[in-house]
Amino acid sequence: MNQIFNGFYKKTPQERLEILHKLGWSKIRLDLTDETGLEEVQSIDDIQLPNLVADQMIENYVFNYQLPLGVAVNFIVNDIPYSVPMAVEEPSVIAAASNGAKKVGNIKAKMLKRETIGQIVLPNVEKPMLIQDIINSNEQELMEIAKAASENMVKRGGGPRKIWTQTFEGDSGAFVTTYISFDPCEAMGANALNTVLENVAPRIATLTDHEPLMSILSNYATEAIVTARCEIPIISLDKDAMLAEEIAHNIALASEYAQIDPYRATTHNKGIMNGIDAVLIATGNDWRAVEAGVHAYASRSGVYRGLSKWKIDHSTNELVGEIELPLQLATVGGTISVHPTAQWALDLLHQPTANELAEIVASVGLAQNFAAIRALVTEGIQKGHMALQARSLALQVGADLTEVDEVVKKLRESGIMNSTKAKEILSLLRGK
Ligand SMILES: CC(C)(COP(=O)([O-])OP(=O)([O-])OC[C@H]1O[C@@H](n2cnc3c(N)ncnc32)[C@H](O)[C@@H]1OP(=O)([O-])[O-])[C@@H](O)C(=O)NCCC(=O)NCCSC(=O)C[C@@](C)(O)CC(=O)[O-]
Ligand SMILES: NC(=O)C1=CN([C@@H]2O[C@H](COP(=O)(O)OP(=O)(O)OC[C@H]3O[C@@H](n4cnc5c(N)ncnc54)[C@H](OP(=O)(O)O)[C@@H]3O)[C@@H](O)[C@H]2O)C=CC1
Repeated sequence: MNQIFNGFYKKTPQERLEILHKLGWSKIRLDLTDETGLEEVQSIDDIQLPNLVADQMIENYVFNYQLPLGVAVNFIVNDIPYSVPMAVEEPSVIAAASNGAKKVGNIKAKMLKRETIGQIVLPNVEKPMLIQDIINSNEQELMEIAKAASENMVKRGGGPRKIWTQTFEGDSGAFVTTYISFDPCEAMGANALNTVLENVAPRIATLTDHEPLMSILSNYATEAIVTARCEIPIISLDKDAMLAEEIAHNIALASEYAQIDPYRATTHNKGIMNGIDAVLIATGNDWRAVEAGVHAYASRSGVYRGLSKWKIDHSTNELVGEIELPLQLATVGGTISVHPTAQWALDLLHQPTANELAEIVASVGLAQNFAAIRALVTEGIQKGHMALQARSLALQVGADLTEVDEVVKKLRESGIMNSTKAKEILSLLRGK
C-alpha cells in the first residue's frame, strides 16, 4: 500500500492534486509555471464540461448541474494500485471506500466475458414452435445481416456472436423473441446493438410473416459478469484478536442475512452501489443501465439477494469477500469521449480497457460493502457517517464557510446530529 496516501483526506484539494500529479496519475498540475511536470498538463478549467459541448449532449440544455468529484485511495486491484475517481453527493462514501480498500488489500477481479444482449420481440404468435424453427434455421443469414450492420465492430474483432430464440406465454398469447449477443469491444454497445437489431428485424418479419413489436438491447447483462474477491487476515481486523474474530464472525452473519431478507439485501446492495454509481458517473458511464441490470441480477434466483458474500475460511484464518454482478461498461462511445472530466477520470485509472474498468468498479463495490458492514456490526453506521454528515448539516442550516468548522465541532461534541441542534449551535455562535 502506498504510504503517500496515509492521511490523504487531511490535505487540501490542491495538495491532493499535487500528489496525484507527482505519481503521474493525473494530468492536472495546479502550478502551471512549474516546468518539471508531465508533457500534457491541464488546469482544472480544462476538465470542466464546456456549455457548448453540454448543449450538444442533451436536449433543452440550460446549464450544468455540478457534483463534487473526489478520489478514493488505497485501492489495489489485480496487483495494480489505483486512485479511484468518484462523483457523489453523499458524505462518507469516499471515506468508506478508501477505508474499505485499505483494509481489504489486494482485490482479485475478473471479467468473465463481455457481450451485450439484444431482443427482437414478435407478439401474438399462434404457432411459436414453428416460428422459432423458421428463425433458427435462418440463423446464418440473420448473422450475416447483423455483421453487415456492425461492420466497424466486426473489423475491431467484435460484433454479433450468437443468435437464439425463446417463447414466452403472455395473457394476449405467445411472444417469440430472437436474442442476439454482441461484443461491443470498448463501447457499452447500446446504440451499436440497437442498430443491428433494427437491421435484422425486417428480415425476421419477412421470414415469419409477423411484425416485430420492438427491437432493443437488454440491460440484464448476464453475459457481462464480473467477479471480485478479497482475502483479509482476520487478525488484521482489530488489535484485539478476540474482537477481530468477533468482527469477522459478525460480518459473515450480516452477509448471510443479506441472502435471506430482501429488506436487508436492498440496503446491502445500496451500500455497494454507493461506490459503483460514483465511479460510473465520474467515468461517464450509463449508471441507469447498470443499476437496472444489477438489481435484476440480484433477483435471479426469484428472491432479491445481496450481491456480495463474506465467509470465514478457517483453514487460512481469513475473511473472504466475493462479489458477482453484471457490469456492461465502456471506455469509448456515448458521451465518454466528449466529456473532459470523464476523460480525466479514465486517465487517473491509467486508461483502462472496458474489462479492466469493470474489474476496478466491482472491486470498489466490494470494498465499499466491507466498510459499510464492518461499521454496521461494530460501532454502528451513525458514528462515522454522521460525523461526516455534520458538514452538510451545518451548510444546510445556513452556516457560512467561516462558521462550518465550529458548527461541526460543536455538533460532534453534542452527539446530536439534527437540524434543530445545528440551528441552535449556529445561533449561539452568532451571539443570537
Ligand atoms: C467513516 C469511516 C471511514 C471512518 O472510519 P475510521 O475507522 O474512523 O477510519 P480510520 O481513522 O481508521 O481511517 C482508515 C482510512 O479510512 C479513510 N478515512 C477515514 N476518515 C476519512 C475521512 N474523513 N475522509 C476520507 N477518508 C477517510 C482513510 O483512507 C483512512 O486511512 P489513513 O488516511 O488514515 O491512512 C468508517 O466509519 C466507515 O467506513 N463507515 C462506513 C460509512 C459508509 O458506508 N457510508 C456510506 C453511507 S451509509 C449508506 O448509504 C449505506 C449503508 C451503510 O446503509 C449500507 C449497508 O447498510 O450495508
Ligand atoms: N437501454 C439502454 O441502456 C440504452 C442506452 N443508450 C445509450 O447508448 C450509449 C452507448 O451506446 P454505444 O453503442 O456504446 O455508444 P456509441 O453509439 O457512441 O457507439 C460507440 C462509438 O465508439 C466508437 N469506437 C471507437 N473505438 C471503439 C472501440 N475500440 N470499441 C468500440 N467502439 C469504438 C464507435 O465507432 P464505429 O461507429 O466506427 O463503430 C462508435 O462510434 C450510451 O449513451 C447509453 O446511455 C441508448 C439506448 C438504450
